[in-house]
Amino acid sequence: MTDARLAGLAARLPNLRLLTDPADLEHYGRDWTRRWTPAPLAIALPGELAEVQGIVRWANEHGVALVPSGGRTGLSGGAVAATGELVLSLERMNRVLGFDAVDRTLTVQAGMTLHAVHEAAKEHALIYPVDFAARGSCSIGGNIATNAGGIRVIRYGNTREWIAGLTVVAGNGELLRLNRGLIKNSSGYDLRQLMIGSEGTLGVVVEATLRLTDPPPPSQVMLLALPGMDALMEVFALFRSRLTLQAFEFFTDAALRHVLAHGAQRAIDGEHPYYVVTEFDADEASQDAVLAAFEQGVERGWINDGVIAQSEAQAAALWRLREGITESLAPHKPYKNDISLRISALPLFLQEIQALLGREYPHFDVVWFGHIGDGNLHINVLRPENLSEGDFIKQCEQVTKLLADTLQRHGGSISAEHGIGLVKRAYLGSTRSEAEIALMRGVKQAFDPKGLLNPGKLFV
Ligand SMILES: O=C(O)CC[C@@H](O)C(=O)O
Ligand SMILES: [Zn+2]
Repeated sequence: MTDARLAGLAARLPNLRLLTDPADLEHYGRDWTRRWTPAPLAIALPGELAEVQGIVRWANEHGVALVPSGGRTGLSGGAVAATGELVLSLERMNRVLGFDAVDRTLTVQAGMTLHAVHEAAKEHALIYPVDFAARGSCSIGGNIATNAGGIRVIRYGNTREWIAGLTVVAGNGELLRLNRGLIKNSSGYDLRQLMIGSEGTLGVVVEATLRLTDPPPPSQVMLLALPGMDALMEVFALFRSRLTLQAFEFFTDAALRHVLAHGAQRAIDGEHPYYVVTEFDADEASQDAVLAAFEQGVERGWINDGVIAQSEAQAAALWRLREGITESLAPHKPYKNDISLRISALPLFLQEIQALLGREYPHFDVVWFGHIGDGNLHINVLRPENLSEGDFIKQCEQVTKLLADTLQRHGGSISAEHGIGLVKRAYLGSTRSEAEIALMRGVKQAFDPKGLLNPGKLFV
């Protein structure tokens, strides 16, 4: 260890695991964007809260920037360390700290994977309902840092709804225990909620108290094939009015092509422009309701075809068609958009945006999918092989400016659930006013006076 500052840190925290091997710097310095070349100073893997505090205090003394790090499955560069930062990985802090049957809360360390949280809740016959495809690798701390959404938001809301308390080390090394599991707490600013979605720029989340709930009733999973985008909104309204939806997700035939090429099985014959995977509460009434909704959709020309899963394995196969998309696109290093609109604003917005993207990306493979029931679209643009990565990103950024303007006119957001990070910081002003951004900077200054926590993320 040649860096004197690091030697000082190691001497101060003798049990702290510190990594400086090039392979480790590479591994911990990047997230799923893979756009930036990792170049962290070192990786710190604390095993306990006191070590996290010690690291943050040391960083303040030496002016070292820190990148709080979870599973690094983020898609906005929020956990990238490319300019000599110390990566503060919560990976080793991955234990359950307690379960309270009366409060129905689970207290965990931030490094637990979402999957491990699900399993821990299951042991008490309860669920932690936030869920998405990266569950096996993403950490609960990262979910909190981005206010992660996913495939059940339509039923359960975002991560924000499920956090009863947070233990955080602020940028100045201060330990904050926020909200302490209370349901009601009308005692001033809710700093817990401020921390959720702050992308590691205000504090390092070390522990979280999660609300749990009863498992949903048995459900059914259905795949629908649709003739077009207009039909998508109609079918959503139709199904929502007849069934209790747990999920309503869409993807295009382009997405299906990639996911099939990646090993998934086709479930509906023929080619159709759009598909929906929906999951809904299943009881006797829902059997009739779903058939009636389906028939009405077919009669009106909104639905081409459909299939209902008859077993858990079939349900999983249908979900794979939707959940496998990101992985199937990854080899193309797509340029990702994660946009949000009020559902009522979607039909007009979609018309405009389809025309815009058709005009601006005439030769690119553009893959649409996402959480249409939440007004959240993921538009992935794939890089043509003959275009360099730099030129490709430059072209996409030009289009993103136009997309951001359109979003602004329709009152939408440039990031629905992935966060701003490095990727979208140039467009923050299309979603947040100057006054809001000035206040956000003031908040950052209050929590992290020296600007050491995830500098360069969120703000330009
Ligand atoms: O890859 C993407 O653009 C979206 C990833 C994730 O948010 C999803 O909904 O599958
Ligand atoms: Zn998503």
